[in-house]
Amino acid sequence: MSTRPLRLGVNVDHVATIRNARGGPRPDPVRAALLAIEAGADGITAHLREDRRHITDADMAHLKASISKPLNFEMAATEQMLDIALATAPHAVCLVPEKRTERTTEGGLDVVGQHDWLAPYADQLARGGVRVSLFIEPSTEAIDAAVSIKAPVVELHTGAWCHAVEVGDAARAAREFERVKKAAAYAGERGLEVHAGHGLDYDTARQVAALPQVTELNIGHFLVGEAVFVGLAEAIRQMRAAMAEGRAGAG
Ligand SMILES: CC(=O)[C@@H](O)[C@H](O)COP(=O)(O)O
Ligand SMILES: NCC(=O)COP(=O)(O)O
Repeated sequence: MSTRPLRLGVNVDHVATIRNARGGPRPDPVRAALLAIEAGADGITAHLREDRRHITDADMAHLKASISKPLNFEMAATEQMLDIALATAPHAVCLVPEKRTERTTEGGLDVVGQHDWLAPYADQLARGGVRVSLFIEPSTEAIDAAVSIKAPVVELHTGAWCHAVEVGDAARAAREFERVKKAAAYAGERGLEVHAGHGLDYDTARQVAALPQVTELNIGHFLVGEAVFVGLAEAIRQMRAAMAEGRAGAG
């Protein structure tokens, strides 16, 4: 398989998390998005959670109005979010599961159980000119359901793998990476555009970049954390270098 370019979407949620800790206007996620683009991001991702714990409706509107690169709007598949997304008209919507009490997105969408809700929902977004992505578990069942829902894109949830790496559980990390690898290959065979994200750092981004079917990584929490030490532009530069290294070994 020829190596396709690998895009980096920078998620600015956690710039808003820091802002909201004080309730004022700083730091501004739109400023972070503009800086991220200048530093080499191919797109900006933001998750408008139902509880608005970080990104707000106004942030989404400002992002859409201000950035020159594609906006990937992450959201739960609710009636309210559908209205906001259609009014915002982002490049893409990534449908994600949400639980009010979770600290972060814990798993992939239940694309099998919610198939009959998600299929017409995705269709409304597509008819509104939005590219639909489904944030799913790296499993064949989820990929088959995504095909049946007619979503052109899936984003494979890398959180379980990254967590295993983070806590040093090498056996679990190897198993989880194998799931991601098999899912990427299967999704590619089924004609889906394959993205990956959640919990990625330089090392895991380098590793997942070697999967030739994966064409976009969405990364936020780690980059915002690294920005404290080296600045956001430098963290993005280092991330791009890690991705390029991994991609060079793709095949
Ligand atoms: C869906 C996803 O993986 C990202 O949106 C990530 O969840 C960052 O946002 P949270 O930290 O709010 O989960
Ligand atoms: N969809 C994943 C994403 O946007 C970023 O996740 P994280 O890097 O903040 O864990």
